[in-house]
Amino acid sequence: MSKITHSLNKNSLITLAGTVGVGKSTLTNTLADALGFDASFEKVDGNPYLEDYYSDFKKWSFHLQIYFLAERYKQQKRMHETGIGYVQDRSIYEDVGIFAKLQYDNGNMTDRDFETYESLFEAMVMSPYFPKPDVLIYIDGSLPRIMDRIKQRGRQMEMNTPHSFWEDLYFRYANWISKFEECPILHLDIDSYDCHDPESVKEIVRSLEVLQTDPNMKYLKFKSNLQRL
Ligand SMILES: Nc1ncnc2c1ncn2[C@@H]1O[C@H](COP(=O)(O)OP(=O)(O)O)[C@@H](O)[C@H]1O
Ligand SMILES: Nc1ncnc2c1ncn2[C@H]1C[C@H](O)[C@@H](COP(=O)(O)O)O1
Repeated sequence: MSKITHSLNKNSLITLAGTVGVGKSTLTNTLADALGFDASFEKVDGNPYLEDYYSDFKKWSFHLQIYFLAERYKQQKRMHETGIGYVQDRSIYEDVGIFAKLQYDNGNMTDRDFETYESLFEAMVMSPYFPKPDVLIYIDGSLPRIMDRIKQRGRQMEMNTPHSFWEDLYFRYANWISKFEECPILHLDIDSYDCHDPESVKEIVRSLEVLQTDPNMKYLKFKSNLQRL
């Protein structure tokens, strides 16, 4: 994707949120290229707990959450120190508000572990390394379409995970975003944009500009020109 002229602040933080497989990493790459920002990813390869976690949630949930929190802290510190614009693949709010909570609610994290995890999270977000994003892009779509993408990507550990887990995650996301108030939201449906179409990416960038410049604008549901016709 070639660069797009835009008026976003040079040190903006645009964070992508959405359930597993919905298309965050793909859009992170596209937008970072288009905006001339750096992309910051959640690393899956090399995660020492992820496969074990998918095979035994009860045994590994706490370990995995602590690992993700530590990685996120390092990621945020790096971003803060460079002082440039970033597109970030997934927010810390999802770790605690969705993933850790899901496992706690399902009996896979004890009260003690969940409280320890939450207090670590609270201490971290109070540090200067955790500015609120300028805009959170929430990617959404139908569960069957998202399941197709998980299958198409082909991470074995995810494909072996029961459908009920993905369903639980999916509905938790819908509930979480309806209450999210940390920063303005751009709500994208996977059928409303095309990462390979420069016009579509331009329209997303224009929506980001609106959300960054208008202090009254807290939520925008993205509609492309194609949808408006
Ligand atoms: N806009 C898109 N159109 C078609 N396929 C997509 C699109 N975005 C992502 N995909 C595909 O869906 C799968 C999951 O995408 P990915 O970006 O890895 O999701 P996430 O980071 O949210 O888990 C990948 O196989 C990717 O190629
Ligand atoms: N905080 C998390 N807890 C459990 N699992 C998590 C967490 N953050 C990410 N994950 C998992 C979900 C996926 O299997 C991979 C990567 O997520 P993706 O949405 O594909 O970027 O890690």
